[in-house]
Amino acid sequence: MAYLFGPKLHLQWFGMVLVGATSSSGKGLAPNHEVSGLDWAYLSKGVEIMLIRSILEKIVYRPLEIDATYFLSTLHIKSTDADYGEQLSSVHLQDLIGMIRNAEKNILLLNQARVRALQDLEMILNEKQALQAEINILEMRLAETDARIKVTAQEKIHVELLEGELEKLQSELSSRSGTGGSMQDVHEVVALSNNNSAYSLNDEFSSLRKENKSLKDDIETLKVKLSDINGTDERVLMLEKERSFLESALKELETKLAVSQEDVSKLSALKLECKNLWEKVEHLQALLDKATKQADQAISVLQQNQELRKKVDKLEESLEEANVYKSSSEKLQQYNELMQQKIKLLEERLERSDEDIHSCVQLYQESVKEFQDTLDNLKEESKKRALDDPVDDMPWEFWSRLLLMIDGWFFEKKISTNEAKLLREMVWKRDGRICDAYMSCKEKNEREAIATFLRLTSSPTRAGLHIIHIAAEMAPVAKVGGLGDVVTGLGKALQRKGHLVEIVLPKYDCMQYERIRDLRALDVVVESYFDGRLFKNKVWVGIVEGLPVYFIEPHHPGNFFWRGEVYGEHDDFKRFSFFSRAALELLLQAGKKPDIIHCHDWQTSFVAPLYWDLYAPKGLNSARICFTCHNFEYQGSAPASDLTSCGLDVHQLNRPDRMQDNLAHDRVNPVKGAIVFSNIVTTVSPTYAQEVQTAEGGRGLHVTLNSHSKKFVGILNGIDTDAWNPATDTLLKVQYNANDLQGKAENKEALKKLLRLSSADVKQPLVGCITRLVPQKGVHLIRHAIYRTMELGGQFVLLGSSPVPHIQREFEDIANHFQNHEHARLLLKYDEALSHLIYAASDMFIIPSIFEPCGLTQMIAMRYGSIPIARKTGGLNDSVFDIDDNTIPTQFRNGFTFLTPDEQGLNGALDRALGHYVNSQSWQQLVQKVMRIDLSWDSSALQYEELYEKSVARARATATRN
Ligand SMILES: Nc1ncnc2c1ncn2[C@@H]1O[C@H](COP(=O)(O)OP(=O)(O)O)[C@@H](O)[C@H]1O
Repeated sequence: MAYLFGPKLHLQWFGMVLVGATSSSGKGLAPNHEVSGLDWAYLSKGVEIMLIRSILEKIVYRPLEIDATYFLSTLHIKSTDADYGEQLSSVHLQDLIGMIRNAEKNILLLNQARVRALQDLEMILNEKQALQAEINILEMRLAETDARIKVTAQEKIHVELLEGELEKLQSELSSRSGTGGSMQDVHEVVALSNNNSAYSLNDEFSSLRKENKSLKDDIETLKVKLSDINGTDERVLMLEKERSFLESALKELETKLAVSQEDVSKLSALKLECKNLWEKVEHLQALLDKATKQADQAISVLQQNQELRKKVDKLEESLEEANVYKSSSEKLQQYNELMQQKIKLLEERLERSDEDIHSCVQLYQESVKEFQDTLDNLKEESKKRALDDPVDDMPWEFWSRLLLMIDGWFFEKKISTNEAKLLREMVWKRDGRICDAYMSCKEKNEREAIATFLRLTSSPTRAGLHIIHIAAEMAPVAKVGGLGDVVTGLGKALQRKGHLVEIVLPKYDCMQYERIRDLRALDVVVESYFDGRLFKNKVWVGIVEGLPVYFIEPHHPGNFFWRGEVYGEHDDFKRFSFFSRAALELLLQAGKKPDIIHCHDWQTSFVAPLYWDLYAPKGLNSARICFTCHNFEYQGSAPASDLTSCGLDVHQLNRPDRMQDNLAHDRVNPVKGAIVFSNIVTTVSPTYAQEVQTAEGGRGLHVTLNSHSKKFVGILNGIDTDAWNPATDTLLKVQYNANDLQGKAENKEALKKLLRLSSADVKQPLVGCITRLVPQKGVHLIRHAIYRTMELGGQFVLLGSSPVPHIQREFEDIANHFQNHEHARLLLKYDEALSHLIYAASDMFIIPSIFEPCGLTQMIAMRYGSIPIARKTGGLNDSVFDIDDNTIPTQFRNGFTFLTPDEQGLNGALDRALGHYVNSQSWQQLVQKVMRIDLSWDSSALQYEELYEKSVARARATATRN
């Protein structure tokens, strides 16, 4: 029966646990032991219980033991010497790491066990259903047979009656004996026919009886089975209970794991702090000992002094007595003189000891003061450290170089004594801001560098800004494209610079909830206006990548963010204008006073007009508005009347100098609205900022951008170098870095194997491409690149998907064509994990965009040592510089570029790249060089910071003037 097969398939796996779990009693089963059907039900249950026990023993009790050790060791560290504390800390660290590994393994085991238990459960239920159906059929047949038995019984009675009658007739006939041979014949015929029908009925009757009996037997067997199944029901119930118990244990473990991970990172910082504190405590102890000794001395001198005073008193008494006898005796006079001398001597000693006491007391007081000062300093230092952690991960050579640089500027009279002093102090403290300043000045000349450094001295204790991003995307929880990466990357970089950064997002149903930490709903409802009435919004909070995030869940019948998609819905204008207003309402009702509200793309561009028209007058008036357009192709324009829903005044706003679309006057353009109503407008690269101010690139907004050009600037995005780091990337087969490229080759091999590409030639170049397949990305050039690469002897891997049906179809055809090809593979899907492996495995990366606001893929590719082949447009033009371009300083050259967006243009770059690849030594040097380029958010974040600060300063200056 099917029931037996499922559990038997797991026997091998369970068997392993069985052996471990039962070996102590000597009754262990070999992994492949065959179990009969009936035994199995009991056996598998026993196995499951043992399995659960063994897992729980491993995962639930072990961490508790370790926690106790940790607790003891922490106590010990506090009460014994520093070395011992350090030793225990490192033991504890190892314990924690071991514990985390154990917990992770156990979680995996638990999940596997849970999945299997669920599969068994499902199979049992199916079997139960099938059996129930069989029982039903048999019961029906039983009822039928019963009915037939009844009919047969009636027929039998009828036959008996007939037999009775026959007997009667026979006796009548015999009584009429001799009445003629013909009657006798008739009688025999009738008797014969009656006998025949009786026999046949009897046969049928007995066969029915047999059938009836066998059916009854069947029913009995089925009943037994049913009772088995009832037993199984109980087992199912028990299993479900165990499952829920396991789930709660798993949850508990997961929270413990998270806490442990935090502990591990805190521990190393704590260890260092603990060591410093011990040194200071020792110093304090020495001071205290010294002070105590001095106090003891002072007390003993005081006692001596008191004794002396008593002696003096006695002598004075004797002197008085002697004076009485002075006149009477010469001897007494001499004695008196002697006594006088003694008194003088004693008084001198008394004076000296008074001085001693005084100096001892003074010393004691000084020691106490020194002790107090050190204690205060310590407190102050620890307070400061809590606010402004020093940068610990830079080598000492870095700080020394900085000190020498500052000294150089001072000696050359480029900075004043005081400025040099302040900068040196920052270096001593390993202040993060001076480190950031240095990083941002790498590319600058000395004059600019000095100016950047001096800005630090003019506001050495400046407080950070309060910045709130309102956005439709945030990586990794709700990422569609580059916008999500920017919100997280910029947010994290600004947070590192000491600013308070918060994010407001819609609460989508399709978010990666497992990447949000501590998600919880607040016990509050924020009501916001839409379409003439108020709607409630549930507010959730959680932490994403270390950033605090507010998630808004509207209670609107339109289920705005419950669509399984972030964008692409027919009512996007409604959905996001609703969200923009609800986000501002949240800030108002939470009483927040941000310095900057930063909104992104058309979806949250409504924030700018809503802020100045409705929310600044309501009291949310501390902020400057920054708007970043990540792609001017998407402007969200809509019929003007749609604007009224979110409460904006369409008559005021549908004007050429405000929100009216430049190309259709009956429509409003949210991006234009944000350009007009924001204090700072940015886009994602300097070249793209120039392009969109031209008629060709501006998509109707170049006029507006030109008239607001003073507040418009292009800042090149960075990438999250923690998330994109080949040295730590766990999604790779092998991690690697610029100094050790062996891992890169191993990832290439692994990808080829995974995609069934030929591995015959290790020197064959692999070209990668990861992209949304939309016209902007130059899809016809991507298609051409696939064929051209193979013509030139290379291999090609494409990972991409398209929201445009005809492009998706076209690429599906190409994918099918190459599905078994040994040199090309097309994967038409979104796959974050696979993207990491492709970046690592590829030698070159192609980005032939028609236009590209910034582009992240070329930067990620460089970080993974894949050389970009890119069209010179937008952000690609600001980040990829041709190897063969002599107008560019050699140190900046990092890839292959082309200008004309056609096949010849692309060939020019692709052919050169494959040509260079042949020289493996110079190619390796190029790979190492691009991997070392700083692509982090640090310098871009610094530019945003400067923009924010200038804008805030201007606002404050205006406010004080008024
Ligand atoms: N099919 C895909 N699978 C996985 N990641 C993808 C895919 N397509 C694009 N990406 C990722 O999306 C981001 C694209 O950012 P960007 O280059 O700015 O282009 P976009 O115009 O799509 O924002 C990169 O992080 C890239 O790795």
